[in-house]
Amino acid sequence: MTAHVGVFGAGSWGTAAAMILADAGCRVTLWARRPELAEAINESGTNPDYFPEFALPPGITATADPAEAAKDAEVAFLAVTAQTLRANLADWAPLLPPESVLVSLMKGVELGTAKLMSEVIADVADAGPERIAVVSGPNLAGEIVRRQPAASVVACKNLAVAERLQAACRTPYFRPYTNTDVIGCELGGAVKNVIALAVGIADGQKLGDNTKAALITRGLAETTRLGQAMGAEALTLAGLAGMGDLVATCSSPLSRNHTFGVNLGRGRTVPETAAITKQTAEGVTSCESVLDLARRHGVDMPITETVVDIVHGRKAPKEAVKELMSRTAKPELR
Ligand SMILES: NC(=O)C1=CN([C@@H]2O[C@H](COP(=O)(O)OP(=O)(O)OC[C@H]3O[C@@H](n4cnc5c(N)ncnc54)[C@H](O)[C@@H]3O)[C@@H](O)[C@H]2O)C=CC1
Ligand SMILES: O=C(CO)COP(=O)(O)O
Repeated sequence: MTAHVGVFGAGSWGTAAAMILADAGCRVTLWARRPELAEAINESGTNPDYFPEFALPPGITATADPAEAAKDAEVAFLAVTAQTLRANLADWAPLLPPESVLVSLMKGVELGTAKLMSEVIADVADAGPERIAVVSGPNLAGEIVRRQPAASVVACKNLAVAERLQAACRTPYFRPYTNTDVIGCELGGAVKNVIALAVGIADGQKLGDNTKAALITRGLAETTRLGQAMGAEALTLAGLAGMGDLVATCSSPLSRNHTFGVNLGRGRTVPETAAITKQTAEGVTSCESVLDLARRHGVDMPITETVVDIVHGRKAPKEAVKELMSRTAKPELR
């Protein structure tokens, strides 16, 4: 496939995704918000702000002009931060060809509306489900740019479109599977960031691997409850976009959500941690919208609720652990 693909967002994941797509044979135009970054990418053949030590493959051209990235793009990969998608896409959508497919790489839920990124895309770009897709899975950008083997999920309600995208981003080190369960894939990606914060908070208190395993497993249980209430398949959440991403994010020192949580667990506040880490940790913002979503669907998500309370300074990490442990006894499966 030698499609023209526009990648919108030249941060960590946008850059790594551009690399995958170019390695898979696509012609890629990478949109960067700052003209000086687009220029530096074109001049140096690297992304000096995010991955200065990795040469980008030929086939990637950077631009700060969204019209250039959108021109004749069969596919647009969207890789900005979740809360900025709506405003950005309102500018980009009119520039894209009417038949182009819009792919979300983001793992967040919109504040206020509690909408998933695919729903924001549907709202703003007025696109039908056959034009909206999601790529989600255990894909830490820092490993992808090293071309370390990874698997992922390409989800679209239209299987033929998912298969076309699968072919567009398949490389010897990146193995995408198809799925038609868009909601399940997106939810897996968004909620695992919240659970990774919880695991980080526990790790910051040196609570041990039993605690970590409990949080990951019960985190998956609450993600699955919400997913099923929203019409997702439980098996999607047991797959790469659910369990797979949870394992990677909750155990990797490369995870920004996990690292953010470690800092909170050590007693730092959110502003203190944000000042140190200076990186996007989607779970910090999206935990509140995930909880909002859970309440709208009448689903109990105790770990998410606890993370929201800690992030908003309403609960200290130590007290939160005690509270989680003293919840009423329950059957494991329900
Ligand atoms: N980094 C990773 O390993 C992965 C990240 N993701 C998801 O990808 C999304 C993007 O994250 P990263 O690239 O990692 O973050 P990043 O912090 O590395 O980059 C964020 C990008 O968004 C842009 N941006 C921020 N605010 C903006 C605004 N108001 N208007 C336009 N552009 C804006 C930045 O300029 C930058 O290009 C997140 O939802 C994240 O959860 C998903 C899989 C892997
Ligand atoms: O989504 C990711 C890996 O799949 C990246 O996780 P962080 O945003 O926590 O770094």
